[in-house]
Amino acid sequence: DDGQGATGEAIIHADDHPGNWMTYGRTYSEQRYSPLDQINRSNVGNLKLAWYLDLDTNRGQEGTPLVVDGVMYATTNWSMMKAVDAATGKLLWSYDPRVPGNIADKGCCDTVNRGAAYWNGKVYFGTFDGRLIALDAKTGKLVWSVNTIPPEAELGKQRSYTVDGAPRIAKGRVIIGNGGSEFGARGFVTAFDAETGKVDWRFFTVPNPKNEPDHAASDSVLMNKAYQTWSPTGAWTRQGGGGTVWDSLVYDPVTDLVYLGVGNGSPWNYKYRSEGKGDNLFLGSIVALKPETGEYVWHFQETPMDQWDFTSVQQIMTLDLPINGETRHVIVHAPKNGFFYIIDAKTGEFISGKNYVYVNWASGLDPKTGRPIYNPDALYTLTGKDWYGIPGDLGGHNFAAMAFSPKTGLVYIPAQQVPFLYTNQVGGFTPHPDSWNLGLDMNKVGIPDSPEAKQAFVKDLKGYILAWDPQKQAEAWRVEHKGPWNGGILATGGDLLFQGLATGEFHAYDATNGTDLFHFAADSGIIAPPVTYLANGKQYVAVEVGWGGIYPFFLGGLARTSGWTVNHSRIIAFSLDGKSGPLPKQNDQGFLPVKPPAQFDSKRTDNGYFQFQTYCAACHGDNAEGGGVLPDLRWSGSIRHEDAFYNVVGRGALTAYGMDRFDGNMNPTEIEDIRQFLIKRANETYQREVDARKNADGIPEQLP
Ligand SMILES: O=C(O)c1cc(C(=O)O)c2c(n1)C(=O)C(=O)c1cc(C(=O)O)[nH]c1-2
Ligand SMILES: [Ca+2]
Repeated sequence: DDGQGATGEAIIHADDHPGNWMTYGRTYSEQRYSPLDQINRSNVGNLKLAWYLDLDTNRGQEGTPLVVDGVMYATTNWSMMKAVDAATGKLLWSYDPRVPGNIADKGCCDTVNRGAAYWNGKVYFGTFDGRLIALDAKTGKLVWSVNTIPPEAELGKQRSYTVDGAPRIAKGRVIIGNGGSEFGARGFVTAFDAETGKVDWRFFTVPNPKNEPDHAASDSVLMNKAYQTWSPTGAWTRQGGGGTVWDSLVYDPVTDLVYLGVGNGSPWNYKYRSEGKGDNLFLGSIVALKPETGEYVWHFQETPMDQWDFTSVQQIMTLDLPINGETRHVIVHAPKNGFFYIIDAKTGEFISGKNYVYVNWASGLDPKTGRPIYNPDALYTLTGKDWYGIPGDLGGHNFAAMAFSPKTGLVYIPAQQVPFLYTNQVGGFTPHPDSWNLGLDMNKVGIPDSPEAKQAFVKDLKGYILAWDPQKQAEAWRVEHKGPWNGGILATGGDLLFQGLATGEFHAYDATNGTDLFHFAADSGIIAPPVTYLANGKQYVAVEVGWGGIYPFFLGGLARTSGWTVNHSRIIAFSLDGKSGPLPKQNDQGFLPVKPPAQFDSKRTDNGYFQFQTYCAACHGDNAEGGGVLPDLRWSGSIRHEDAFYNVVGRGALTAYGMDRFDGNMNPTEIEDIRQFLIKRANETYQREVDARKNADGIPEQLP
């Protein structure tokens, strides 16, 4: 017995059951390539909507649905799970773990969920409040539920832990990480017994602040190798250091290793975090572990001295690649930092690396070690000067999955360019509870604040499919999109690529050259990756629809340049003989501008701006311009009266909807300052927004 069990064997031999999609990336290699070819280049133009299912939450939908024997298991925003007849879209059962609404602001990036795992008749998924849940796949009944956040561990003062990534299963162990490094967190992953939910092992990705054992699988490597790469007295010892494994963690049956994609530093500011000293292992690294014990095997650090939110959590894909005449089993990786890495999957040896997007923080990688050759100006925490970085904190590629086609030999990356202005927090590091704690100046938070600089910033925004040749380490071709933050990519045996876009369109492209072969108006922005499967022998392509995630939250009004949609979240599925026609017409106006109160106290608006940028901007948009997912506060009824506003912001009248109370963070005067600032912003922008509604795309001509 190799410990795989029937489900493990079925995933390893996924191509023997091409009608299923049994694990997050379809196979353990996470190539997101399906051999199905009923739908192909010659007939995809006839693709039609087969069914759709409206979701009960209109926020970002990032899930990869699983399909096992004709049943689809989809997770949605707010960590809910739906089982659906994959042929008809009929809801079979749904499960709501009732995540408390006030948890939303404990995570940086929308209450998203990226998917489930399937094993031995059970489905597993994480919840935003930190649980891992196992359900009976047939009935949706709870089998077990555990808190993944160990109450006894050294986790950093803020203890901001959220789970939104998809669990993976290796040899009967369900493995899950978490997010939180923007607030204050110490990253770790835990392996649970799939049958019982009992903890099997745990691995911390950054050292214990006192260099003491955690009684975890990571103890010896952290104490012998990692601790020496941090300053003993930096802010990390209080904040947690970061390194959250919030997206990719993969089991590779070829090497029999589990790979962790490790996230950014906490706080971001390297000078504050580690006194500007050391590489800070295992931030920005891939770490390989043994699946049975969690024992460390190797690591490769892509971003030493992280200070840019350059996570290495992006999708870890394995493939067999001819290199210098020899086929090697490698990891290919396109992390946020903008370099495409090829790493030996067994040993972690760096084989090659090349920037896959424009980068200005490093001139290249050392050809022997793979270590970045830094642009000294990019080390802004050491220079003390602002840095306009490309990629910025959202990366050249984020959570949206890439795909590989063995037929073309190309990797298809949902690539993007989103700059970020890094500005040091002055006067030392001051953390706040329930707020981003980056060690950066929150008055700026990444977007330049002069109109000219903002216009330049908007011109710098890009989104495209990058077809990348990993053998040549070079671009083959690209398909330009309207802007950044488009969905993940699926490649198929029909020589097709499928991708949903921020514009609300769903497309099929020719995998050999990018020719656009099919598009469908899905009405709402798409950020999730499509899947394909068979039901009753017929091929379907399905995707979750729903605009959200960090981009529209954080960029706010500027995110509209990717496409302006109103969020009607759904699952949509296509087939060649689909009969569901176009989607029903719904409100496509969104949050309409409402004439604001004329008066505000201009002595209070500067402090209101500071409080807003510290506590509100990350969800309600930079400088109070909403990104279309959550209420645009400029037009909110609650800004019309001091008490009404305090009831929501101070006392938590809307906690059930995800709006936490902030009376523990701000006093009533500070909260009222925010209201004054919002009224000011509403007056400044009202006419511009009214006029914009008359434009075809609804976007103001002069955005900032
Ligand atoms: O450092 C972290 O712990 C952490 C967590 C998450 C998350 O859990 O979603 C994101 C990020 N960082 C992040 O840097 C990021 O760009 C991001 C985008 C998204 C998203 O779902 O839209 N999540 C996250
Ligand atoms: Ca992060």
